[in-house]
Amino acid sequence: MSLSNWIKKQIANLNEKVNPPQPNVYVETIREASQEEFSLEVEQIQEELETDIEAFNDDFLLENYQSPTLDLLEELNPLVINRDKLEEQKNTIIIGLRGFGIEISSIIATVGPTVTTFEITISGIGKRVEQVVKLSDDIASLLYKSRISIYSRPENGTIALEVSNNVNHIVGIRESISHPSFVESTMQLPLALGRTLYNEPLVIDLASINHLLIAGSTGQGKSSLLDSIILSLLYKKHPSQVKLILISTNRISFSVYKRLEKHFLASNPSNKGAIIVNKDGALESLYGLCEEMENRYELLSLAQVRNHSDYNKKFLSKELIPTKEFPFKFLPTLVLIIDELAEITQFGKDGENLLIKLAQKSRSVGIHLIISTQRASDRIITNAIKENFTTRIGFRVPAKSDSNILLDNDLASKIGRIGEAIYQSHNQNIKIQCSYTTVNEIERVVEFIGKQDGYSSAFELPGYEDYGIEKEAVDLSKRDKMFEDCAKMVVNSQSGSTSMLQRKFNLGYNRADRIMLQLEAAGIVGSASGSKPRDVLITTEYELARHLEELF
Ligand SMILES: Nc1ncnc2c1ncn2[C@@H]1O[C@H](COP(=O)(O)OP(=O)(O)OP(=O)(O)O)[C@@H](O)[C@H]1O
Repeated sequence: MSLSNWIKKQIANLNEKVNPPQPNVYVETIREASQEEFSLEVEQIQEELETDIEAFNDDFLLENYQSPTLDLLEELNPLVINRDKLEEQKNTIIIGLRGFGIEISSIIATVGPTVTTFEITISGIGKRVEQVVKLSDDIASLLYKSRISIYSRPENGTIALEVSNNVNHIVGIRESISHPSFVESTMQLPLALGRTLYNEPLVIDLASINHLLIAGSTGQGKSSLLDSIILSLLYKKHPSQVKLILISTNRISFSVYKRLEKHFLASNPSNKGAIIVNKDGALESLYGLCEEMENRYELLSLAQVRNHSDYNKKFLSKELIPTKEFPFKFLPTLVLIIDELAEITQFGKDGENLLIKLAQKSRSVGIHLIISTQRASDRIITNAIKENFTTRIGFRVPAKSDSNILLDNDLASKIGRIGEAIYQSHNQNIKIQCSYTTVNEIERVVEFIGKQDGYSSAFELPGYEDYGIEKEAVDLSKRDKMFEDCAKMVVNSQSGSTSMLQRKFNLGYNRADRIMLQLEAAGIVGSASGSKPRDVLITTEYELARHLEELF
């Protein structure tokens, strides 16, 4: 009889006879905040601001503004605990270890969203965690699992056995943001990231971590986490307090937030919509934010305060009266969210340098950066990025080396489930199951906010010109040699699409983009409008030939 079969038999025999220590089961009942508690929050903000109404334009308070209600979010199945199963697993561990000569004096089971952790204390001295780790395959087989993780928790003097649950519990955004830890939070910018494997809610303050870097392979839950972060801010803040700059240059992932333009979004002068979907707009936003940052430093210095929150407090208490010489104004917190960092680093050093400059200096002026990437490579997550983004979230990555680039350890390569991630801050690694937000939920929240009265436009950032650089002028005397072929193609297809030029003529993005700018300068296509193809201003090849003859 094999050893594990022997142990199984022993367990069957002994299960009734022995009376092992009862597990202390830690299961938190999920308490939801009431609708009233939520409404109270916004009323308080409005009241706070109202005391100083004269300091603002009339519409500043959006007096009738209501923050989104809980019922817009889906109520998912609660975490289900099978106590009989838990008891069985606990006995299996106790008796299984005894079979290998290891007695334990206590066992505490914590049921988390996706795993149950059995924290054990070994009786006597001399038994070390390595001895238990060596038994992980045997214990896994006794528990009918393909694998379990075993590690020491020196802070508690215990050993933790992590056993996957039969059913994974999805941590819905409603569960996260209705938890008292979020509702009652006094943090400046609380983000409801999800739950730890010990089932504790993880709420962090973006204002104190400053910036956040998120990475992980495709389909692991990065976008959903970004959505949960955005919803955290929408539920907790008033439109006057926070403005988001959303950049997604190769996908449409943020387009659902378009309706928030007049409430929560910031934009730059040359961008048509408030969601930034093209390369030029992205670069302009970075320049614009740098300019905004410098302007804010000047205001802080005029106000003789050291940080953004002191400045706003002083402004709200009417200690800073705006004049021509001292153009004091309320400064909303700006949160830049980039859904693919690689799209920014494609601008060469410009993109990265601007990001680093912002990351280094923007913290005290109320500007925070959240950047995400699928590519955990050292070309994208450079040392300079790492130095400035010390709080990171790692979803599953394919190799240990990728995990090392992101976290300086291999933990992200060991993640097994979608939505699971390592939250790393101050050299601490916490495994979490991230809050999950669906598109339907976002649509409902956005609709709820978007249909209310908003400001006349998005919050406008400074543009290129304010930063003191001109957009590069297009020199039509140096036309690309594919210029004419491309002109014919866009006229015949009546579509001013850069990606079509790339495909048809096998061109790289930069070259196709340059040709498109030349076509614009030659009056053949209209100006860029988000991710949509440009309008074609000429209808036939004959007309094109005449137009080009006249031009050149
Ligand atoms: N926290 C979560 N809990 C459970 N399931 C999740 C969670 N997050 C995401 N998922 C599931 O995984 C799918 C992919 O998630 P998501 O689009 O967020 O991944 P991604 O990392 O952004 O991928 P990509 O990089 O390709 O955009 C979702 O459609 C959803 O079904």
